[in-house]
Amino acid sequence: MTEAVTLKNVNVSFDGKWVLRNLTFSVESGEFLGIIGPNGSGKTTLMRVLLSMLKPQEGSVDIVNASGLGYVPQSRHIDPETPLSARNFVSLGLPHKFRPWQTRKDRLIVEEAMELTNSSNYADKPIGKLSGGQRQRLFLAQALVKNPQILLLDEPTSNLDPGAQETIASVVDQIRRERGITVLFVSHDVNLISRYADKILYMTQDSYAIGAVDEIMQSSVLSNLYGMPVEVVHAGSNLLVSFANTKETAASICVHSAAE
Ligand SMILES: Nc1ncnc2c1ncn2[C@@H]1O[C@H](COP(=O)(O)OP(=O)(O)OP(=O)(O)O)[C@@H](O)[C@H]1O
Repeated sequence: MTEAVTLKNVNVSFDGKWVLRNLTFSVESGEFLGIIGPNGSGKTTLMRVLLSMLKPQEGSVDIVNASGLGYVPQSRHIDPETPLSARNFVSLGLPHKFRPWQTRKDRLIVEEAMELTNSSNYADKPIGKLSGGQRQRLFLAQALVKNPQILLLDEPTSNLDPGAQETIASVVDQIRRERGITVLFVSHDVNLISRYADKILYMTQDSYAIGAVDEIMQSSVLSNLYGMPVEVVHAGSNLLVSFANTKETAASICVHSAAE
């Protein structure tokens, strides 16, 4: 296995406050890395570093074939009156952008990406009239037309219902297996991530841990990361994470996903 992404001692601070502190990890080619952590723990900052949108103050970032990065952002607001068709929206991801004189090959690439993401049946619909889940599949298709070797996804399932979340994650995993691409997938849903990820990078404001799902999703590891007692409970096939020292016990139990 070769390493597709390697970070060594990456440090990023904003206004004197460290957001990424001595972050060191690598992702092997073809691997699925799930990235989870509370709000403000630096997940999007890490994505921006990987996309070369942000230069760390210290440390090194090595990406094999950086031109082969594909990126799927968090769901964004799209004006309901946007007339652009789903197909043309996906075409915007082509390396030379959408042009009226697209070649037959371009059109085939777009059709293939839409088939892979199960979005062909609304290819001619205006993007403004589509649901959040339908749009997220188009963002994924738009990233795929670049034929990425590494796919970065920043909470691509936020605001989607559990069924739509599962669809996005399983399509990503299927494409990874078929094309052998490397996936870095940010999500707040540890159960969703656990079903697909080879490894988890769990980030908190002060620390991080990386390893296999079973190694990371342990009470001792999360307690260490959060600096307070945290209990990881197995409930059937799901994990529940309970922050023991909060005042309201019921509210402290955080179910990361609905049942499968
Ligand atoms: N350009 C910036 N200038 C100043 N502070 C920033 C900037 N970008 C991010 N931050 C701060 O860095 C911290 C990490 O932000 P980041 O968006 O990476 O977190 P996150 O883990 O993606 O959070 P969320 O789960 O809410 O999306 C936050 O405290 C944020 O306010």
